[in-house]
Amino acid sequence: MTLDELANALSINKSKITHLRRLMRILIHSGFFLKFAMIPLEEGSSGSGEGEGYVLAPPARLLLKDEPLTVTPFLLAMLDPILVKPWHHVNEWFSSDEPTPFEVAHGRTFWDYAGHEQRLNHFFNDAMASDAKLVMSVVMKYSKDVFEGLNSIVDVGGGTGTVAKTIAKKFPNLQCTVFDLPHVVEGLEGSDNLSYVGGDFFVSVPPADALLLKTHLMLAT
Ligand SMILES: C[S@@+](CC[C@H](N)C(=O)[O-])C[C@H]1O[C@@H](n2cnc3c(N)ncnc32)[C@H](O)[C@@H]1O
Repeated sequence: MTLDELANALSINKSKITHLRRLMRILIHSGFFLKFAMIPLEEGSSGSGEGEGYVLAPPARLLLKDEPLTVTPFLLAMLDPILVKPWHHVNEWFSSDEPTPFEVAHGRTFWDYAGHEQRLNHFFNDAMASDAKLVMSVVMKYSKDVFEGLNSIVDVGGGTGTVAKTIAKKFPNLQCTVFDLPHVVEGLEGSDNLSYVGGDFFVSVPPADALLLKTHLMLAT
């Protein structure tokens, strides 16, 4: 696609074409696009971009909304003002005893905030699900045998169940449980070999074990 075609497709104001070309140079330099010569540059040409075309670089396809393994929800979450604000408080956080920059910025933990703010709850769960879908496509391709012979698994902090759903589908005899905070699993329906349990592992699990389970850990029996 040439610069003009891109400008037309994006309804860019004519006065901003030069800025669009500069933006494309940054995006090429960052690996999102590749540049190619549409027509040979004429002798004496300024090289200002008239003869250039752009094509999406292969990794950037993961940012297309309709790609099956898109991680756009993850990117949008990371760029949401709620999650950007803590970066403006890192300095303050380093000199305080607050556990996270998020708590400095918002005055409560991330999980507490998500439990009271539906928009954050949804976009964060969607972000985690898109990331998990990409990861599981690789796990199932190269390492699915780690699940062979298991009777049951619990995905602690398993979000809306993308990981467990993938495993449950491939292994119909494996009982899968997703354990997560009540506001995350509320309203989700399981299947024959998949169930959701809402709770707080700091309350439901003895403290020593909770430490071990703190981050996305799978228990297998
Ligand atoms: C990084 S996310 C992992 C998401 C998940 N692996 C997925 O594929 O969607 C961490 C998860 O831990 C959950 N979590 C955080 N604190 C928790 C707690 N005290 N008890 C249970 N789950 C908790 C969050 O709600 C979130 O879904």
